[in-house]
Amino acid sequence: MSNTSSFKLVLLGESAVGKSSLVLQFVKQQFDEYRESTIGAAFLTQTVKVEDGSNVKFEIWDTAGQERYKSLAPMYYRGAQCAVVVYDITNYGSLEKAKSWITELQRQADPDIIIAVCGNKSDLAERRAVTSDQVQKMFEGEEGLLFVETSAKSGDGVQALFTVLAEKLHNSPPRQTRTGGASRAGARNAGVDLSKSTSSSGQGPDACNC
Ligand SMILES: Nc1nc2c(ncn2[C@@H]2O[C@H](COP(=O)(O)OP(=O)(O)OP(=O)(O)O)[C@@H](O)[C@H]2O)c(=O)[nH]1
Repeated sequence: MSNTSSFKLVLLGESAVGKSSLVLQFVKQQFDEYRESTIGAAFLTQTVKVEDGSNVKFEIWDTAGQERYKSLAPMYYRGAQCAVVVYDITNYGSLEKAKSWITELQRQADPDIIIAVCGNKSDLAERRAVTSDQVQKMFEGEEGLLFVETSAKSGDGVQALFTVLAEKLHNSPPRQTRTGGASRAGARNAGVDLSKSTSSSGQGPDACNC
């Protein structure tokens, strides 16, 4: 039987950058042109196999990007081992918002959190408003961030993003969390009590809109 480890992942970013769409593409390989904005946050899980044959289970909190939900975010990134901060390549303001989320994570989240900066909607290249030079400049001097571009619509880069994160998480050493939980198992179970959540792998991002 193959070994499975679970990791808490949080998605953050301005409203309408495509966070829920990325999750839908990752979990169900589907895309929906007319997605409703997330209320509060949605929870779902997905498992991927890493190179040595082990399973990495993502416990994903897809947060709502609308400003009125901003104060809820710490509840979702607390205890997270991994964050995907999303911007929309057709909207420069969404990159600035991504930068402010990263600053907040660096100050308030687990110090060892793995952060990916994800430029979504790469299929809309003709409307591109964010270049890789601008991204580089925005995050100059920041260490350890992963940079990717994805299209939740075509699927480009989506599985690759989560696979890279799974490998990184799987290979990261056990550590202390900011909240004091020792070891990877402790960190895994820190924060929200996931056993009380209603969704499971493959149920889709609307499974728990809480
Ligand atoms: N062309 C294109 N449209 C996308 C892509 N990803 C998302 N969209 C569209 O962008 C809109 C917003 O997507 P959502 O996934 O709801 O965005 P969100 O970031 O979860 O928004 P909030 O729930 O408000 O935080 C929807 O109409 C999607 O169909 C993409 O990669 N390409």
